[in-house]
Amino acid sequence: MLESLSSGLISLAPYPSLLSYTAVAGFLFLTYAYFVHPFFLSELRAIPPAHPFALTPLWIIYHRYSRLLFSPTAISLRSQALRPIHRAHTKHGPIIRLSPTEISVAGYEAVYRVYVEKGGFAKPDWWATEFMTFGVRNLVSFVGGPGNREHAGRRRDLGGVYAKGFLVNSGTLKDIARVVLERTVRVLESVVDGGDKHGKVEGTGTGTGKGMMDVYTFNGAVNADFASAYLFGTAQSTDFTCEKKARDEYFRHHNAFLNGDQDKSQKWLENLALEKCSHLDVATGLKHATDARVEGAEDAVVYKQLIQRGVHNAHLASELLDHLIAGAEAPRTTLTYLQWELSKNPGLQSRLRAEAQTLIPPSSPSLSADDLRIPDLKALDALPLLSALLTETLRVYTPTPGPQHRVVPPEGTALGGHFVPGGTEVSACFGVLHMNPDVFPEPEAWKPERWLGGGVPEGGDGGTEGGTEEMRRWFWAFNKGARGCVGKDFTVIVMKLIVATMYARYETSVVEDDGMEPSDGFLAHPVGEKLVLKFTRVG
Ligand code: HEM
Repeated sequence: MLESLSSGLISLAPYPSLLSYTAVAGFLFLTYAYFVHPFFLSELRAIPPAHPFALTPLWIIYHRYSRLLFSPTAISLRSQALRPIHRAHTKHGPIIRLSPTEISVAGYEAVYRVYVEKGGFAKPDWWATEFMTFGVRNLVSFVGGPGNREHAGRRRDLGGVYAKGFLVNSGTLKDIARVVLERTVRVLESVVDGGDKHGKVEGTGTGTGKGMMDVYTFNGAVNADFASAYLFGTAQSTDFTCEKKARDEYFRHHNAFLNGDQDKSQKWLENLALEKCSHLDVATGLKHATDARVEGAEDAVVYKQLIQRGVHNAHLASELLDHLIAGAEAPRTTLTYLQWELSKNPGLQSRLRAEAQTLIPPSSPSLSADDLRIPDLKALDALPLLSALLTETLRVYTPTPGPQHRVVPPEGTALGGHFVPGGTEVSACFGVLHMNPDVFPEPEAWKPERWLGGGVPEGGDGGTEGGTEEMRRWFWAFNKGARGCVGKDFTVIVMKLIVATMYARYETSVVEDDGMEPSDGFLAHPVGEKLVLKFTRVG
């Protein structure tokens, strides 16, 4: 017995020393990785960490992914950690370390260098992972920086179709507005009357009661109709404003795709884009018609432009699909917050109504949706209060408020007074820039009047008009430079058309606004995904 015990101890003897070697090696590694390197050797060592744990990858991983622990299937587009990053900038200044290999900047010169100067820094692969469709890259998911010829080429391929001058002068957008706003007013009239007196309207979304409607859903529908008409032409456009079943199906897949469903919902959306392109290929004679009912492609502005430039098949469908999704998503959020603020502020609503009615006649029993007048787009775009309302909403409720990821070029760069080595991940949070109290006093307050007065710059800056030059420099809702939003002028005019038409004819008040706090997603939206307003006709 004793013999066997002693032989057992002898056979265990090497393990304690192996374990202690491993423990010592682990301790030394951790000391080096998380103490010696970040404090004494890292080229980023002079940049304050957002938190002591930001000297390790743990802090940012925790903030980005802890939500997944509680709802693993709900989201793959990670959390943005906007609030912790904002708090860290407030405490530690305009440049902070988020992890040993990632920094965040919030000073104007650094942000300008990252996104604008010499075409801005390259995008990391994250963009391709999240936004590629059909297995090919589109404008938003081309990674690479100023040297990325594919990206520059695609921007050139789009020609001037999204330029403000073309949008306000060509007449196509105005024709599309006639179709989409006629439907919009038809639905609103039926909501106000408490029933569908126009026959064709399938439903308005919530069915909560006379005059009541969920505007979050409705805004998505109207904006998708505008975008799809401009991309694919009115014959191939969606009619989500009126067709509730089709709208619900589309947005089920749209929302799932943006939550990271790159399987079933992505396929569904890809099929939708392919089907529309196929119809247009037949209509334009690129393919032989098998369906005698195929209609023309005269007003398919973006499709035709890209085809003329030799963008075909998956590349074409991927680009158009991305614009459709973008055209529905961010404006649905922006308009919902704008309508929410207006609904809580009847005085401001009256001032907007007076301004909008200089271009759009009010509603009256004798004035139906058929008598709709589409305002001159240049005059609409110049309405000062409307511009201020929209800009302030985009500032406070920035639809893409979190980190916009980039990579420092191989030679490294100077940011915020520090040398930052090549390969470091760098980002700014536009939602943090918009909360700078030196530029926007009481930054969290929604105060559209801050944009009234001041010069109106030629062509605007980043979609902004009014305000001081400093305010316009700090307005980043659409990003700026080579990777700035290509649909900026389109979406601003469309949103102005919708708001002016709505408030020239109706008054709104809040019925149900639970869950209006913005989500912490790449595309932030009200967490409740719903806002019920009551619409009343004005004389
Ligand atoms: C309220 C509405 C919108 C907001 C706030 C918005 C915001 C943005 C932002 C911040 C970016 C830059 C992302 C980055 O840093 O790379 C961007 C890029 C882009 N946006 Fe928008 N967007 C809006 C509407 C639209 C619409 C209607 C379209 C449809 C054409 C669109 C198409 C794009 C595209 C294609 C890009 C990529 C541009 C490039 O990398 O060259 N966006 N948008």
